[in-house]
Amino acid sequence: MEYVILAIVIAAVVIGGAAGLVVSGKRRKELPPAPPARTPELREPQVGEEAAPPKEEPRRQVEEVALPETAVETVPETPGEEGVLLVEVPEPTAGRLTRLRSRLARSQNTLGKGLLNLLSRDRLDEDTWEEIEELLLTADVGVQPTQELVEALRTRVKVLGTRSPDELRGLLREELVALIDPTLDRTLNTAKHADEDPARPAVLLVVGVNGVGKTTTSGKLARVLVADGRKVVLGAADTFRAAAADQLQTWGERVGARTVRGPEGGDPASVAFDAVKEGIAEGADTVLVDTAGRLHTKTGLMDELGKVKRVVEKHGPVDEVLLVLDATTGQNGLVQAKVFAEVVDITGIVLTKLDGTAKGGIVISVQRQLGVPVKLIGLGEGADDLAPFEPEAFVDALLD
Ligand SMILES: Nc1nc2c(ncn2[C@@H]2O[C@H](COP(=O)(O)OP(=O)(O)OP(=O)(O)O)[C@@H](O)[C@H]2O)c(=O)[nH]1
Repeated sequence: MEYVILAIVIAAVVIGGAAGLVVSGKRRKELPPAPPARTPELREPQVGEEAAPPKEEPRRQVEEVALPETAVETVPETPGEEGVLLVEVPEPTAGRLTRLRSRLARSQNTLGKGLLNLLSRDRLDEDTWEEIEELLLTADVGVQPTQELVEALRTRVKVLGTRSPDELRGLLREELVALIDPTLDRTLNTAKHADEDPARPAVLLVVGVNGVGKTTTSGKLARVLVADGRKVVLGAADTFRAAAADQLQTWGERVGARTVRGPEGGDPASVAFDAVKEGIAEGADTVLVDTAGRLHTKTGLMDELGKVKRVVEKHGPVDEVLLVLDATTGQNGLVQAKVFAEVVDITGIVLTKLDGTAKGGIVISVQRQLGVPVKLIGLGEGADDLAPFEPEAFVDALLD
């Protein structure tokens, strides 16, 4: 009897196993083929590595890795001309502000529209004038220019009597343009000193605190100059942060401008000097020097920037010292700007990130406080989002 029970149990196990094999075989057929099994590589931990065993992570095939955006924009090598890498042709600078006008209009809408709305009220009483004042102050126009503007508007509105929307718009446009001062010389001195022997490129120093957009601006400016037919050499004098030099070099490579750089932590003044030397040797039109703006102490800054300028001037005078300011930092930015202006003679201001703030009035206050014109404005992170500053086009965008 025991033998009979044992035989039944064995038979049941055999039948069950066979059935299971058939089912799993079917299931396997329905699934996509399994990836080849990967055995984790056994290796000794190296110095500096965590003691934990390496984690098994899915690795991407090379075809799955997205290439950086720049690679898409770069003109490919010409077939048949191996080793010749063509570079990008940046957009011409003429009319850039008009192209970027919608960005300005979007970000500065509250100021322009707000002013027009308030001025169109039936009765312009004290409260309304106060609201106008507040609006201007909120947009960082600054106390003194705000008072001047309100005064001018009050007088002209009174003389005007009844006001049509077109008249108001025209009046406001005139007053805002006057406040920004269209008579200031906003020319960027970038032309080679061809009369000297040897001909010497124009030298531009780009200064400002970290993160305001100095390196980006230097790169964009190189594109502006190349688009205008200039031969450019870049100097990566921000030796404090190696990534800044890499970033600058990438900008340069995209438009075919050579970047002179030094060792990380090296002397910024010597990099700047070498960049100008290279510029002279290459017959470049313009040398753009990106500096580090560590604002630890005024003395430290003065030592570093002052030295860069002095050393570069062994080749000849610097043509422009451009102070880059982040428009989104408002009054704080102005305080920093003043420190820089005390250290080096600023010849022009580049106001970046105007696309990201409604405080466009900073254009007016920064010019007033430093007595230096805004020459360029940054309106986005795109390669061609830097435009020469034009007061009329700027005000038109405010009032759009
Ligand atoms: N939206 C916007 N972003 C900008 C503009 N200009 C620069 N940026 C961004 O600001 C950030 C800082 O720019 P950087 O050029 O690295 O700043 P930096 O002053 O050189 O900083 P350090 O190299 O650390 O000294 C980057 O993410 C830029 O893309 C602009 O006009 N608009």
